[in-house]
Amino acid sequence: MSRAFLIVMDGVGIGGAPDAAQFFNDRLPDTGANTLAHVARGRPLHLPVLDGLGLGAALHLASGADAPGLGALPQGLWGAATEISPGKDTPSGHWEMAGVPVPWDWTCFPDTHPCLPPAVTARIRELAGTAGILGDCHASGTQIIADLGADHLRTGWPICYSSADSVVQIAAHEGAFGLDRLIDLCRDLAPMLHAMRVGRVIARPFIGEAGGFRRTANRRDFAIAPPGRTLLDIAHQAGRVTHAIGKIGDIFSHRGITHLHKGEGDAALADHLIRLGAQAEPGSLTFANFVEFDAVYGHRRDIPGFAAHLEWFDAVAGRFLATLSPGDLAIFTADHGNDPGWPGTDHTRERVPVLGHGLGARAVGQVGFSDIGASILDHLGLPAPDHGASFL
Ligand SMILES: O=P(O)(O)O[C@H]1O[C@H](CO)[C@@H](O)[C@H]1O
Ligand SMILES: [Mn+2]
Ligand SMILES: [Mn+2]
Repeated sequence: MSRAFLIVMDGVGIGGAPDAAQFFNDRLPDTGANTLAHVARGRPLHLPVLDGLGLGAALHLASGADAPGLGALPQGLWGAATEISPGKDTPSGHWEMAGVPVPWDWTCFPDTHPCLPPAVTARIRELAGTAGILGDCHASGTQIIADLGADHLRTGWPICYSSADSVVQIAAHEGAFGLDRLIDLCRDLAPMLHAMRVGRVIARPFIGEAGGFRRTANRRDFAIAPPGRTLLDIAHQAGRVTHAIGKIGDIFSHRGITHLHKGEGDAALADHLIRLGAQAEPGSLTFANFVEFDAVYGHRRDIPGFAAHLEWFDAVAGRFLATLSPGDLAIFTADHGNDPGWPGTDHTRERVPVLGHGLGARAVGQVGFSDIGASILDHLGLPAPDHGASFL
């Protein structure tokens, strides 16, 4: 029985979103944002596996852009996907590709100081047992711990911040504040925020001392549950084994997942993917998220780092594809853009690549995010989702 692998390169957009003008970074519209094209502007990219499937062709299709080093004749299934959900964040992108476009407008917080409603700050103070909170603004997570980490150690107050996404993030020192206490705080705060249609409460633990604070891998996301049947739900309910690699579990509120495979960083996740390429059960679905493009390079606006990570991932993709059997389908895609050449530190509204291995050379053109999940289910011989149409 054939297997399917859906692999998300988090934040690897290819420009061209028709509604980019409605999304913002530093109050500037995302019109013209193009993660892949702007990463390639730094230096030519060497991505023989992904470009061999059709990455350069997908970039051109999505946005009309060409990138130095890319543009081989596609040997795989290739196209570009456009999102309709009214959010450029991780849950919106993943849910929609899994067959559940977001049916509501997310609640986001204004880029003001304070940015959180008084009822939310009161609840955080109550749960944390502190007289106040720090931050209460939009921020980059690494910058705000550098700015407020020493105040946090002095006062014991949690550092609370948001972004252009529908998130409340709470940073606290693992030792001084306590990791379990931070995670309990975020878990207990989440129901109030979910009721307000805020997508996630994220615990952002850090360690170290003033001048050298560092975030750890103990981040935890408490996300609102997807409002419909996802690809994972459908496969799981049909009795198929589903493997979730990386933060897929958190993104889908741990629904429809047989086995969760986590690790510290993309290298550990790559080991899981390559092992599952060889070992995943007949008829199974493996859904993976590689977060470092986004968290380590995109949000930090690190173009050389992003380029190097793409090249590292391309080699991983080659090793992974070599483990697959005839009849397997692997699709590489992304959930949104995160253009490191763009102002601000937030995600960018972009189209994403759709690159498939296992069905030969095939142009699928412009598709919707939901068509990705519909195609995976079609390949697995499972019922169609409520949204999307198979492009197979
Ligand atoms: O700057 P850091 O803390 O990495 O936060 C980023 O990560 C959040 C969740 O992916 C985004 O909303 C953005 O704010
Ligand atoms: Mn993401
Ligand atoms: Mn992100």
